[in-house]
Amino acid sequence: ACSPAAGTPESKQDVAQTAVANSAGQQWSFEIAPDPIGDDAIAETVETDVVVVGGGMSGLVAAASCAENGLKVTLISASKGPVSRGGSNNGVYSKVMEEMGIPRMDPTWFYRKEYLANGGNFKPALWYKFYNNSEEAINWIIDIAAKVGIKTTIESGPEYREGDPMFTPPAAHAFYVDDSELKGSIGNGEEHIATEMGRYVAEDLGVNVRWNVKGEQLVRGGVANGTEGRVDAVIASSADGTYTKYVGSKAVIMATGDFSHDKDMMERYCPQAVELCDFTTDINYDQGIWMGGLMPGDGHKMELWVGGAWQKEPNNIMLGRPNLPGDQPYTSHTGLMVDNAGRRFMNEDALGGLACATIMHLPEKTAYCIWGANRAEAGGPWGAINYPHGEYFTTEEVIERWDTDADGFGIVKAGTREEVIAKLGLPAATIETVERYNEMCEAGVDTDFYKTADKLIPIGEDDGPFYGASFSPGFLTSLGGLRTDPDLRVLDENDQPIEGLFNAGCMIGNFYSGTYTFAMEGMNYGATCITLPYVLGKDLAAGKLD
Ligand SMILES: Cc1cc2nc3c(=O)[nH]c(=O)nc-3n(C[C@H](O)[C@H](O)[C@H](O)COP(=O)(O)OP(=O)(O)OC[C@H]3O[C@@H](n4cnc5c(N)ncnc54)[C@H](O)[C@@H]3O)c2cc1C
Repeated sequence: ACSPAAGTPESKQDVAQTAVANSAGQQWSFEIAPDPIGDDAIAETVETDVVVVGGGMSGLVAAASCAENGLKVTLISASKGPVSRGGSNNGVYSKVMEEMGIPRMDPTWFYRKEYLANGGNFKPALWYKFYNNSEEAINWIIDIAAKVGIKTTIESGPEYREGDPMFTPPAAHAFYVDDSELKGSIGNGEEHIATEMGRYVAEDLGVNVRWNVKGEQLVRGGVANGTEGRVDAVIASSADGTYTKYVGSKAVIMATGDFSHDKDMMERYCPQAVELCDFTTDINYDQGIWMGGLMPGDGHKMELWVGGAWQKEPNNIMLGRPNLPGDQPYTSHTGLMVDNAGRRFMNEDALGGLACATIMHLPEKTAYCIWGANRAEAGGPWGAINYPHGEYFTTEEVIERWDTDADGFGIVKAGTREEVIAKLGLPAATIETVERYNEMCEAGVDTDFYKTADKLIPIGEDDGPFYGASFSPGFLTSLGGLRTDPDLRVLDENDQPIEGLFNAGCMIGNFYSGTYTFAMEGMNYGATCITLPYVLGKDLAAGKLD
């Protein structure tokens, strides 16, 4: 690996500019194409209409949609089997939402608000393609699941009121098998559907699925790492070291996940999150639920080597943290938070991903939360993380969970506020911040950060017992990559499509920028992994993209 390579004046200049093309000016090691794998090294050639590279949800959906619509498909993946994480899949409307009486997501107000959140740095046509096809796509996968007994529900949301800029419409579809999963773990059920999709494509649809096969180089214009003409194959290595050329005469669909396990790529495109990732561990192509870096960006690199251009806008990062028991799903801790000097630093009433981004600016990237038992009663209703929509914790359950976690699971508990402050390792003067906060709660106006009035719950000396916890952001994934048009074609530096080459999943470029807001829970799985590859398969089969 390298940092910005040789450090020549030329390289500095290039690095300072936005990612320019794959040209002689490349300065990062990941931009430099390796020696092409020659035809003499190829042991086998497999011919199909479509080759899908990557066996996460986006690759599986792309393969299924192409095959259902009559195309001959091969799927190769470096993983040993289907890969999945989390479990929230956004669908703007579905048969499950209808059954649960949940309204269709409003595309006008809501999407305009999200447009503002992205600062306009994305391609709205990708979003509206998602909106307009989401219901069909999510119903399609709900039916695939239902045939083998996998059930679908809608997750609980953060309960912001409609009209609040943080409002999150309930639309995160969660798959589960056993009803016992409904209390506390439905949001982690992606494995159910990923495993079934792996079985479905191979057994029911006859997709040629090859696990433990790693894509190495794309073939463009008949040559590995060529930079002219059509992409029609990928050369991949097997565990025994042999190379196979997988020809996709209609399309090569790249679905290799993110690039957060490549330090150079993170420094180049997500510098704000580098310190949250661990680059010392080996690359794990089977990585499941884990915070700290996932895939090494193989697909992005292969696309750069054949002349693809990186998106112009900053890459989006998905940040999160384990919710404190009883706090709203996907939100920050909405009570009092202070920095390591005991100072308040933000309006705590924010979506979790956004609060994490703010906390990244603190000296230790850690916030400290302080609250009293009175918050259980005054702070509700408590939408429950990983519970179905409409289910709430009772006041007693909230306190029970705080107490359980105070028993060695990260929460501290004490009879006085001063003891909690000491247990959190904060300066004793933090009590002054607590008192000032109480005064503003009393007045009903937060004149420091203007937090929503109903979140101003005092921490008076009689409001105990008292609790405290630290809150540090965790890194989930990088999003985006090579420029991508609304038909998922990868673009070159002149914004022209590279014929035959498509993106799926979190490597789709131009879909987001900045920080993942979580205002559309499960947006990535719902949009880039399910809806858009589902449409791509149909469009390829219909000949719309020839
Ligand atoms: C803890 C956690 C929870 C999350 N929860 C959610 C959630 O609830 N909802 C949501 O929308 N998102 C969630 N995410 C983000 C989630 O990881 C992505 O949305 C999702 O994984 C993207 O799917 P994908 O198919 O694009 O990539 P991946 O799931 O990463 O799949 C990539 C596939 O490509 C394979 N591959 C990689 N390189 C090669 C190569 N060279 N050749 C062949 N195959 C290769 C990999 O082995 C893997 O099979 C979560 C992330 C984390 C870390």
